[in-house]
Amino acid sequence: EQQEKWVPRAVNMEIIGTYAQTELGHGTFLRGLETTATYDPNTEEFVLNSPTLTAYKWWPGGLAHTANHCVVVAQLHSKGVNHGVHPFIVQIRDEDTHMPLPGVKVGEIGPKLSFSTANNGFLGFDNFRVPRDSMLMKNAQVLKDGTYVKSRLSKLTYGTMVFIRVMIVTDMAYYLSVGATIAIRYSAVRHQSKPKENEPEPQILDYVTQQHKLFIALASSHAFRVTGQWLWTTFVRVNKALTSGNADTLPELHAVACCLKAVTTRDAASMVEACRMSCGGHGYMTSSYLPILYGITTAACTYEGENTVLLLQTARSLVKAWQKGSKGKPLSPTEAYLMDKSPVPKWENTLDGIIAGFRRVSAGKVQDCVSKIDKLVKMGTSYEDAWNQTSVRLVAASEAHSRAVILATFRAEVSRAAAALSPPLARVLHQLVHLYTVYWALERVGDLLLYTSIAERDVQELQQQYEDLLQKIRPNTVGLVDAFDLRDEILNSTLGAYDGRVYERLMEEALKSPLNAEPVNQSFHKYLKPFMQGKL
Ligand SMILES: CCCCCCCC/C=C\CCCCCC(=O)SCCNC(=O)CCNC(=O)[C@H](O)C(C)(C)COP(=O)(O)OP(=O)(O)OC[C@H]1O[C@@H](n2cnc3c(N)ncnc32)[C@H](O)[C@@H]1OP(=O)(O)O
Ligand SMILES: Cc1cc2nc3c(=O)[nH]c(=O)nc-3n(C[C@H](O)[C@H](O)[C@H](O)COP(=O)(O)OP(=O)(O)OC[C@H]3O[C@@H](n4cnc5c(N)ncnc54)[C@H](O)[C@@H]3O)c2cc1C
Repeated sequence: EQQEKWVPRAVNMEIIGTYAQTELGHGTFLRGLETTATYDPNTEEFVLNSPTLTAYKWWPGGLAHTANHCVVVAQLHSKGVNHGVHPFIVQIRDEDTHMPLPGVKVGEIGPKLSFSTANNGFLGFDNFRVPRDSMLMKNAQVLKDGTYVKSRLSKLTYGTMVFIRVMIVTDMAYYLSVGATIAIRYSAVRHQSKPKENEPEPQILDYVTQQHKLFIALASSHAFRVTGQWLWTTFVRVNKALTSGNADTLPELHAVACCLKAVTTRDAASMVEACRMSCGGHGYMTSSYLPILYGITTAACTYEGENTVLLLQTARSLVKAWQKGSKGKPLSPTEAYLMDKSPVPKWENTLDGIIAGFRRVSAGKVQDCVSKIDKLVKMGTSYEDAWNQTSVRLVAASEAHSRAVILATFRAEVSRAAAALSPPLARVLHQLVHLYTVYWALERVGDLLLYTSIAERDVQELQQQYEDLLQKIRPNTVGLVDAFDLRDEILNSTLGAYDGRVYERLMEEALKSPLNAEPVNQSFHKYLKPFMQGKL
């Protein structure tokens, strides 16, 4: 019924909405949100209030001057009892005049690192009344007399966030394809230095260090696209089960969505930054689009769940799985490897060997965390303090778990798809899987030395494998980014345009600057000249 009322109007854009959950005082700790929705059975309305400055909603995208409705997450009070945070759909502006409604204080939060078009806003309520059916009642309900009907699973309220986290993984694949396209195309056009006096300046793409900076971004885009597809399929399956009342698989989805969102956003932000830096000064130009792209990707490390907080959510699941598995109980498919108690096998420098190695690292780290927590608790430390003192290791265990999931998924999905591909295309995709896997083995070699039987000669061989792969991938690099098929209008980059006219585009963009409208800018007459004449 509520969906019939709101969804059609939202689809045809009569309703422009946003998700107003975060407040000035709380973004992570949702149970600490201060906005209140108090039920008045006499009028069958909720009264929304922002009791403090820190209760003001702060950050919601589009809230400042665009949205006329929003989903407000507030502490629901009825019959004198606080039932915790619940979502409400609330009109905040007049649909004709767009004026804020009486009792609503709304505005712009000010300049940010990037996302300048996101119109993030603040929102406060002063005894603002909304009808009872404003409470989104799919999970919990408040009856006309104020009786609260509990949801069968309180965490279903948090479902929106799981959905967005799942989507963000695929988003990161896209952003990395943009960064890789810009930086690799530029690296094919840019010539610099003279390593060989009797030869012309080479393309910077031929420097192996440049390949090391860029090819991982290209490979990660494919790894995250494939993992994002797997995660979406998992989300659809879990959501279908939830619809029929079965929430058994939700905890696993929450845990894997948290760590994949955290790891893919962190990797995307750092690899886009590497793309920017690999383009030298021109990568620092706004017209290259790389600084804007960095601003967009680094924001994702914060929004939809701050990365550390999410990695700790996954760690919470891994520790619980370890404790469950140690009692012989079955574990979820993504966490089942934690109970592999077989002896550490002889190391193999193969994809399967490396994937197995990362699973050993993750299981080893989780076991170390459980042991440390148990030891601290036995010494009289509270569980919460023991958790906090172990949290650096818990985050590392989560990251290792996430990497094992990505490596295994990337390899399995490309192997599955390869059968339907032409041999040359299959070969190139396998090279990207190989590069991605060996790159991370070398990045985390310390962990592999701690938890597997990898030896020095294996590491040397992996380094050589990696350098050989850079050489093999080089001839196909421009073709691989062209295959992302990103139009110039989408790339929006002087460095990444398909025609490679970098220098002409840089100059064309520069000449558009208002500061170039006249040869002597007014600042000379207002400031420089008086200063030079000692008059300032
Ligand atoms: C349509 C395409 C979209 C694509 C997106 C592209 C992006 C476009 C550009 C910009 C958009 C920007 C959007 C950004 C919007 C936002 O940022 S909205 C606000 C996001 N905010 C958060 O994510 C808040 C993060 N905090 C939390 O989730 C929770 O506070 C917490 C989980 C960290 C802690 O909550 P608490 O109640 O204290 O839980 P715990 O005690 O830790 O755990 C309790 C149990 O509940 C389970 N659980 C927690 N969360 C969930 C969940 N989401 N789903 C399922 N289960 C959950 C948790 O595992 C615990 O279970 P156990 O007790 O069994 O261990
Ligand atoms: C670009 C952008 C768009 C956004 N859009 C929206 C939106 O549309 N709607 C919306 O509701 N919100 C939105 N947000 C807000 C966003 O969801 C929050 O900023 C995010 O959830 C983090 O919360 P916080 O800012 O309170 O950070 P905090 O939680 O205060 O984090 C600060 C530090 O504290 C640490 N920390 C916090 N809790 C713990 C813990 N339990 N254990 C260990 N460390 C901890 C964090 O790791 C972090 O290092 C947006 C934010 C950004 C940047």
